[in-house]
Amino acid sequence: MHVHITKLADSAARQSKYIIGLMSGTSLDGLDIALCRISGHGRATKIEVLQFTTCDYPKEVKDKIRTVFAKPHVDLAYLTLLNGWLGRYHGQLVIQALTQWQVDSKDIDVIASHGQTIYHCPAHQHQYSEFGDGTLQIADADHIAVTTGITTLSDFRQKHIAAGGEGAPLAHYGDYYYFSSDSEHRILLNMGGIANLTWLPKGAKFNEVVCSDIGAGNTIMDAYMYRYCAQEYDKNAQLALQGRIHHELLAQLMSEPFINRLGPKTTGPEVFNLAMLAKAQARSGTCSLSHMDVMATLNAFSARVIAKYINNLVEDEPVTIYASGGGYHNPLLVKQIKEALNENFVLASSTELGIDPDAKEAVLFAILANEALSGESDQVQAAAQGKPMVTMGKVSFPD
Ligand SMILES: Nc1ncnc2c1ncn2[C@@H]1O[C@H](COP(=O)(O)OP(=O)(O)OP(=O)(O)O)[C@@H](O)[C@H]1O
Ligand SMILES: CC(=O)N[C@H]1[C@@H]2OC[C@@H](O2)[C@@H](O)[C@@H]1O[C@H](C)C(=O)O
Repeated sequence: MHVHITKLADSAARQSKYIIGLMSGTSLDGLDIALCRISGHGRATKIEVLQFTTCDYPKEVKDKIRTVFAKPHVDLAYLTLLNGWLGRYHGQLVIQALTQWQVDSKDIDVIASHGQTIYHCPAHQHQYSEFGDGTLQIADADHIAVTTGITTLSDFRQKHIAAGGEGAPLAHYGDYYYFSSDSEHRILLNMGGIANLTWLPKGAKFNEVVCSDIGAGNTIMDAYMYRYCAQEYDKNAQLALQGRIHHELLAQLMSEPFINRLGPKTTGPEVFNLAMLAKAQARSGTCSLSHMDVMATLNAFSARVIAKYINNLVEDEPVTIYASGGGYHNPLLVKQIKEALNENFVLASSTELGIDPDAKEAVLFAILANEALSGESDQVQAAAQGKPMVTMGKVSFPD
């Protein structure tokens, strides 16, 4: 047997594993690296996040990704080259983090790499009726494995699509395994570029969990700040706080068909972008609105869409919402969500469940890798419509 297969089998059999989760999300802000010690599997999963860092992308890296990100037409040579380059770059960032943490790469069982989503294309979002759902993540894991010397699991979304899902949100799995409770109704709300949530009624089985994208989190706000204000994002909502919500523009934004589509559903910056905003501005006659009023309106848009989705999930029962993602640092967004939520919801942070809100998505991929190695195959029988119970992740060996 190949030595790497033996090593992987040893890791899989071990009660406790060291797994590095890597996430580079739709905000293109950087690479999240979470070093986790994970034991058990399924609902018995236990996690300690031993180290966490976000390696901010320098401008030239963001620009490289932006060249191909969420665009219907790209230079294929550029995309092909970026795929391997970004894998090697992620690998170097992992080595840098391990050096800083004084952790030997030999002690790591596997890396779980999400990669960089370049295009997300569920069937409802494209016009090619002969194809179903599709999604593309780059930063090839063979390059990560060779650069780091660590076996790497990657490309988690394709198996989900192959087995009948939309390729997202994969939070369904980790949120159910790690965060579900028999005594409390919970919602795990992630406010990244795109906002998504997992609704975990107390004592729910996998099939009773609802996990869905909601709509724009920060993505349109970030794109607007980058294009018109030469900033990456509206830090602490400084600009939005100075503006006024334009209600006609807000109503036009709220009329985007995805928002009124029944969940579970997935989307991306392919829909929630500056072109969508421009159309809504044209329809509402608000093309010359000031930057601060546009930002105030976009902030209200994200908050209302999130609160509307949550309010429709359950009426009277008390529910605690555990928030994560960069949007949780946006005070205006959080304030407006709180104001728009029905009284039965309490908004807290995922910190209260032991996970740093910025680390949560990287940890989710570490959990998926743990399941791929040590999950139980009889769970495969428990498939839910559109939420296949399959192992996800492809294996790349370092040599
Ligand atoms: N202090 C802050 N004030 C306002 N917004 C903030 C602040 N800190 C972070 N953000 C927002 O959070 C974003 C990053 O969020 P995050 O890293 O969760 O997104 P992501 O993981 O890339 O997205 P996704 O989950 O959709 O893939 C930033 O681009 C910014 O919009
Ligand atoms: C295709 C893709 O990368 N989707 C991301 C994105 O970012 C948030 C939302 O849109 C979610 O559906 C997903 O990520 C999380 C980690 C998920 O799959 O659960």
